[in-house]
Amino acid sequence: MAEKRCWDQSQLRKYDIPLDEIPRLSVRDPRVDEFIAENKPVVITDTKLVASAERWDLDYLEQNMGNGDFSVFLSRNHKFKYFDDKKIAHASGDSRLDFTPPTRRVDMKLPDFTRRLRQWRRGDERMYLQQALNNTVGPAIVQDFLNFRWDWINSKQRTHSWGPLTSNLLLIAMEGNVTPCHYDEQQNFFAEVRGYKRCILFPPEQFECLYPHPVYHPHDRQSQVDFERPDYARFPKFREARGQEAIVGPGDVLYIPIYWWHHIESLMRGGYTISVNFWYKAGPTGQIVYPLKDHQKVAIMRNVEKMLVEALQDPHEVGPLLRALVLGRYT
Ligand SMILES: O=C(O)C(=O)C[C@H](CCCc1ccccc1)C(=O)O
Ligand SMILES: [Zn+2]
Repeated sequence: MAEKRCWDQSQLRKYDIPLDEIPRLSVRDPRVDEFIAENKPVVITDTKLVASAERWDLDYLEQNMGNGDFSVFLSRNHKFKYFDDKKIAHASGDSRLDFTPPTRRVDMKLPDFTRRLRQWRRGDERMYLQQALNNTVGPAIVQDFLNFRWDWINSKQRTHSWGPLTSNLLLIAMEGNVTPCHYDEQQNFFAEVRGYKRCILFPPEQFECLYPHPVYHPHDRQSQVDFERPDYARFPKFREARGQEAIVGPGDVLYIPIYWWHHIESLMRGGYTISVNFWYKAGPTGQIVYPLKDHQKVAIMRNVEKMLVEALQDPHEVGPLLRALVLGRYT
């Protein structure tokens, strides 16, 4: 029986990228553990992982989130490209790399955020609340948090020998907000609480098609390619990128494997969205097995890049040195 879909294609932004579909499996399907074991994305349904948060809407959160400050990012457009502000100093040290932050971060109380959301008019800065859940939240939210299905997710963490849970990011996005393509160095169970998000994922080996910024750059781990206006002259291999897509809704949990690229957008005209992610450190590598996995090669490239920038001091010498090392010798 065809599922009654609560969204349609017109709510998705148009990109010139071939997309396959990420499988949707029930939590009771044994293949779920096979996907996680193989570091392959899968949408897991009926986990009840964040069922206790089903009643979270702006009113409930306003009343129960306590009086703590929340990090809210503001953008003049619909894109919220993450940057590491600790790396701006380094980049500005190299004056030739003038970095202009694409968003700004402000602290807001939750009632302020919900009020500005309700009063929002076209032309105003868009907002994206991104805050790690911590002990400043009110008792009702603590209760909802404690009622997450920790038995299920802890069993996944154990089965797959993941490292410790590092954080749960609470994400409240306006309809149409986009988090551009990037990868994280953590395993991620991405739980959708309210609204619909379109997730486009690419495997780690497509590093060559997605052209991440240099590791010393504030946009480390983020793709340089603007999906809406790809610069094929600078990024020719982007034409070979091939993504995997999932539209996640309330109750869905998307497994985003460590080092996998992901672009995430809240559907246009779909109302605000609420998500909670569960980031885990990678497990111990254990015995190195050859051939190396693609994500291990990305980790090696990151280490080589960091060592070279440190040794050469001038990032502009990295290219010439690597070309001298490789061209005609390792090509
Ligand atoms: O859960 C994930 O990994 C996501 O990318 C979810 C994404 C927002 C993440 C913002 C961010 C990106 C990089 C570093 C720190 C914070 C969304 O849902 O819009
Ligand atoms: Zn991410």
